[in-house]
Amino acid sequence: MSDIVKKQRPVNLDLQTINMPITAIASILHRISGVIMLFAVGILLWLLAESLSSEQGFQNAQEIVSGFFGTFILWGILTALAYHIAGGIRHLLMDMGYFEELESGALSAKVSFVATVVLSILAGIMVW
Ligand code: HEM
Repeated sequence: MSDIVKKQRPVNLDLQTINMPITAIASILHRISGVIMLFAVGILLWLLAESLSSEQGFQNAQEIVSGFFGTFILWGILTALAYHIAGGIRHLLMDMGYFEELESGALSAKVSFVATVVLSILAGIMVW
């Protein structure tokens, strides 16, 4: 088998020259949003535990989520959740055989981006 494979295959490791179609960007963002959510679960559970620990803990948690930094983090988590759900539904539809062609796949990626932008704006209105 190794005799058949050409040893002098061209290898391109220059990331800046590698073409990134919209479907690849959608896929990478889905993974990134999944990892963000993993950390988000930790942050939110810690906040919940803090708010339930005592009256003082509740006030601490309230202060954290009402400050600019806390609100920004909450908005970021909701945006990651929005994209992960939009991208996740797209993945599940692809698992059922839809949007598997180049053109429909690119279109569904664009739809998931637009849905995320809309949901992210709504999340911003909700938290601020
Ligand atoms: C706290 C909640 C969640 C966390 C922490 C989470 C995290 C992750 C992570 C880390 C991955 C792996 C990504 C990769 O390796 O490319 C993943 C994949 C996936 N998630 Fe989630 N997820 C959550 C909720 C959801 C929800 C609500 C949906 C429903 C739409 C969903 C749908 C999917 C799908 C379909 C995949 C597989 C994508 C693929 O085939 O590449 N996830 N998730």
